[in-house]
Amino acid sequence: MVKRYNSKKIEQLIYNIYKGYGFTEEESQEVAHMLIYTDLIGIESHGVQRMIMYDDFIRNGKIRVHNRPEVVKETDVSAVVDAHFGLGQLNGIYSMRLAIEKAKQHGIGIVTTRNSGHYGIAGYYANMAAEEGLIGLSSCNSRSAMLPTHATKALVGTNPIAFAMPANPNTFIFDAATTTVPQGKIEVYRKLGKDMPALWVAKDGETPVNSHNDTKDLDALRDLDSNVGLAPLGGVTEDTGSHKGFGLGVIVEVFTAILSMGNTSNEITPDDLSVGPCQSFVAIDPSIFGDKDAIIAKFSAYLQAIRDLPSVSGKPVIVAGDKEAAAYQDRSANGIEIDDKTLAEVTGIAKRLGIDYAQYVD
Ligand SMILES: NC(=O)c1ccc[n+]([C@@H]2O[C@H](COP(=O)([O-])OP(=O)(O)OC[C@H]3O[C@@H](n4cnc5c(N)ncnc54)[C@H](O)[C@@H]3O)[C@@H](O)[C@H]2O)c1
Ligand SMILES: O=C(O)C[C@H](O)C(=O)O
Repeated sequence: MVKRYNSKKIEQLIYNIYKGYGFTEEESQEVAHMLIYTDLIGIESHGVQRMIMYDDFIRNGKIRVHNRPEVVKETDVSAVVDAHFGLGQLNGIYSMRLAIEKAKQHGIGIVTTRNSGHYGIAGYYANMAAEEGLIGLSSCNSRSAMLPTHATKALVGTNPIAFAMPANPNTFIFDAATTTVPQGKIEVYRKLGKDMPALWVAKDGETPVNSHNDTKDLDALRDLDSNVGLAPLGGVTEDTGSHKGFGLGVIVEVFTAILSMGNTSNEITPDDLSVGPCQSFVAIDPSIFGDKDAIIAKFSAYLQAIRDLPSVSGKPVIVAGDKEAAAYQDRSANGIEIDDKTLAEVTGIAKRLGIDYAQYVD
């Protein structure tokens, strides 16, 4: 069952939990803001729902509460950051701030970060640049989950690509996994007991796994030696374009793991504490190309022309970022959606940390 909860109260609860782990007040505020923003824009797979995963990582030492990111190589327009297995969200905020600073001074900044932790939604970091009037890009790799075209075993992560650019009335934010869905969405479907569309998960290359009751098959997603994996964007066969999502996923590895000389997706196993995901952060000042306001006005007019297209289904034609802007308005006013299993996980963490959680979830 899914219920709505006051986002401000849940944000306070998250803040208390991260303070309880040992993060500073400022860090706890940043993480709480990042996670609640994810739920406010309607991405239930990667906000509060993921707190149990971070809790496991913090408890088993995969995320190291007291480690901080360090710049290990730098030019005017680029940097390599070693995150030393600190919290992914804090590393992401740090690295994007660095990219933004470089873009403001030199027109462009690109930062690649190794030995990080899972950083949640890529779009949060891309949007940080857009909020400063810049174009932002962010991607990350993750544990292997994607079946390369014709392969029976997964060896590429769900590797999202996020792009944000200021526009009116909404910032254009495209943020998507390079698999048909991310693992987090499957976790949500399993929590809700919902069957999935047939082409999200496959075993032996092409056999669909779509029932939430196929527990063994879905659990095998976490096992690199299994023959179960996620379809790349484009589906599981070359005919439908699987090679395109596969190619995009490998490009993400270049900007994240290869340039930073960190771990590629095939090396990231949840149980190995000495490996971590890699991320990339790009900020570009449109002014290096011309009049920034005119560029944004031209882009906004183009997006509006797309929205104005007639639709066959009766559903409005929208552009990336519109759905999230609408969700933000709705959830800020009416509360974020949390399923009962996730709520139990979060209140369980709070209880263990000695936090009086009842006042936040009434
Ligand atoms: N940290 C990690 O390792 C990791 C890995 C994979 C995914 N993720 C995150 O998971 C989140 C969810 O990913 P997803 O693949 O489920 O994304 P999604 O399918 O929810 O959305 C993808 C994008 O499509 C746009 N969109 C949605 N409907 C549209 C429509 N009708 N017309 C035009 N545009 C539309 C959205 O605005 C969004 O930008 C992302 O934020 C991603 O960064 C994280
Ligand atoms: O779950 C992961 O390891 C990566 C990502 O968050 C996903 O949902 O696919």
